[in-house]
Amino acid sequence: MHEIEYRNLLYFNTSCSPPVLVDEINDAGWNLRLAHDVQSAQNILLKYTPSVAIAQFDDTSGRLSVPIENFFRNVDQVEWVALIPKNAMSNHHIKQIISESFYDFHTLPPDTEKLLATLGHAEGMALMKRDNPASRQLPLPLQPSEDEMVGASPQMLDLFKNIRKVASVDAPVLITGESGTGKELAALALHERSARHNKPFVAVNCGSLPNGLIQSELFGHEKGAFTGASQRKIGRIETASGGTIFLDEIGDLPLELQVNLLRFLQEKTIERLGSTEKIHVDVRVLAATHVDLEAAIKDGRFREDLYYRLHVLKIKIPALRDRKGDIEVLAKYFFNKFFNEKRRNVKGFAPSALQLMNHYDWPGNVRELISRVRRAMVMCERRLITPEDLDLDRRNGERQVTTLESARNSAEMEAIRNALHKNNNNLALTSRMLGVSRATLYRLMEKYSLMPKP
Ligand SMILES: Nc1ncnc2c1ncn2[C@@H]1O[C@H](COP(=O)(O)OP(=O)(O)OP(=O)(O)O)[C@@H](O)[C@H]1O
Repeated sequence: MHEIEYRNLLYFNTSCSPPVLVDEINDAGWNLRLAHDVQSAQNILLKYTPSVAIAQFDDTSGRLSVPIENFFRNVDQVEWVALIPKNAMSNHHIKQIISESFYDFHTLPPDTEKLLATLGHAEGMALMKRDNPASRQLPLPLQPSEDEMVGASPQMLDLFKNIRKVASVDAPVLITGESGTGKELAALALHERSARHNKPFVAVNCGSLPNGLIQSELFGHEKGAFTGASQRKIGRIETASGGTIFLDEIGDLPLELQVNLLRFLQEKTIERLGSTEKIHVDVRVLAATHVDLEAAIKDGRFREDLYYRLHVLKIKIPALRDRKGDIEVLAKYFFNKFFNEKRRNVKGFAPSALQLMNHYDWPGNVRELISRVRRAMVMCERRLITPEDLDLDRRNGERQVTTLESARNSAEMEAIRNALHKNNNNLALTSRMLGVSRATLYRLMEKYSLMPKP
């Protein structure tokens, strides 16, 4: 007897009307899984990994809710087919979503034969895309919050763990990492998870203040302390009272002020410029540097005793090129963030752009990635962002694979990704396809941050 192979199909009913043609769709060999909200639709996607999804809309004249809208934009592992009432064709908003994110649409009530044919074609398209692994785009958190620290690589997961640990201890923390890796964001995350979160977080960039001003900026001054000091000024350390002060580019602090800072760390008191009164201030100090402070100590530019005071706890943020697993995640995160700003017709990244981003060296780290994505969204004239829009020269991307080890790693990661995708994340089938044990596959998935999100 010929057995029908059932395929899963998500039916996301965003409307108040009942779903249509449920029996007919099931009879045609689909396993229809019904969802009425984003959460249950997401659960179905994770659990049953369908390749086709139907979305039914109301004849509303208004907008879809933001979570639903984001959901359609972010979920690209399925081909969407829309069912819309005739009058929704005049709704500009619905038309935009459908033209950007959907494979096809039918007006309600749909013709059974035609709808089934569309579902078949949509499945064909989904399979074709699956065979082209570079076109795979990562799902994103749906509603990113402001100042959220994003990352999915093992290095970032470790960092999040360390931030939580260090946040609860009221000692100075030295945050190191190249420029643009997110040191200030980490400092803010630390403050927000500490007992001081209801008190001020004050950031000072020691490198951007003129030498003559730093002392009064940090410690304040009394009226008449120097020419032009027409009134008393409260310094940043005092402003942060009860909370946290973040001293960015601490390596740029002049030596004579390093002494004052050291005294403050030891005695918890400050003296305003022009006064000898000691004022007690309760502030936690976080400091960051992108320069090698140990080398600065050897050169006599940084005090060793201050270094050890600041270095009680240490957090190191890895460069973006050393956590490849985060590049796509961050690129999609910022794409999503700026999308609502711009409302352009750009749908995502071309496979070639993603590939190049993954191989690029990112000397300016996350800050550079943000500005390239932002620029690309403005420059892009097609539906998908290309390497040219990102201003990433192809040779540059390729040139970054300098060592045999990194070339081998890239190839290994790509092969595992392909196989996982082909086998719908089934580990037994994937390990068989790759000719490795499940334990090895598991280890490699961890190494390349390919573990599915819970
Ligand atoms: N993991 C991340 N998730 C989201 N945004 C990030 C992340 N890391 C950095 N950013 C963003 O990148 C930009 C640069 O980060 P930040 O200013 O914290 O870097 P920095 O290491 O302090 O740089 P510098 O040493 O030049 O001061 C900011 O806009 C920040 O919000």
